[in-house]
Amino acid sequence: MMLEISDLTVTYPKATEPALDQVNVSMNKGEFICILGRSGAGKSTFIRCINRLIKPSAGSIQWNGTELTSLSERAMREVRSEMVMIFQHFNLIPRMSVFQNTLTGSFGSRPAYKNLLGLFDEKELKSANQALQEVELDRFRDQRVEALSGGQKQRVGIARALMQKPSLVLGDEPVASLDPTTSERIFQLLRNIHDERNLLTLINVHDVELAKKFATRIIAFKEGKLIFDDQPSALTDEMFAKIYQ
Ligand SMILES: Nc1ncnc2c1ncn2[C@@H]1O[C@H](COP(=O)(O)OP(=O)(O)OP(=O)(O)O)[C@@H](O)[C@H]1O
Repeated sequence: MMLEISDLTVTYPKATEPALDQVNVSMNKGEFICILGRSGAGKSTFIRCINRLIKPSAGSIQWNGTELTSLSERAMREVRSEMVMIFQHFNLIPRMSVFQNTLTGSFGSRPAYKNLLGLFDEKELKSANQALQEVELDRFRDQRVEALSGGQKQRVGIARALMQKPSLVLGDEPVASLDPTTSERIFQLLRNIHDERNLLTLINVHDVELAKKFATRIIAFKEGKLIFDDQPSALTDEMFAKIYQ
């Protein structure tokens, strides 16, 4: 079991209801899991507990047998190097080139002075070129990111993530600001990368059709509770209505 979550509860300060309420779920390598739920259901909170951008109020998160909720910041940094996050708004540096943005994906594993001086060795430069080929952006290598389309920006975000050689990919609504055709292409790309590298991928998504088409498993939250956890074909119209009503 790669990720084993037990009784996970998050109550934000001053909130009357928990954002996540005693969630139990286990996830394995190879699963491409989409997370559904209405706005405010707890999807982002769930994802952010896993890389500990948010500290849970109660419960346990085990990553390959390591308890994350009580881990020291230093040890958590090590664990985080195996996880990447793909964001809705890409989180790129607009005035820098596609290539430079991609290289920042290796920052976590390098001494800070090297980052400051922009010193990259052959291996890192090669990895960045490979990552850009993988997302089919090699032609745009020297363009500034601010001049790209949304879909291209997200491809840079994915290339940057690949630099980290992750085993877990977290996506916090990675296609929420993209048009339907581009969204589907990005999902296809994420799925291909997932299959090739045998990852665990966990993505929040508003578009149920995308989830049904690409996920191997769908989970859904409602008011902080896990109310669905099954294969996409099990998501009936009734269940769909229940999730979104
Ligand atoms: N930093 C925070 N402080 C206080 N409350 C928060 C915070 N972040 C989220 N919440 C609340 O927790 C609940 C769950 O929010 P969360 O962002 O996890 O939902 P979501 O399903 O990801 O929603 P969306 O689809 O709109 O992104 C909501 O009621 C939200 O208002």
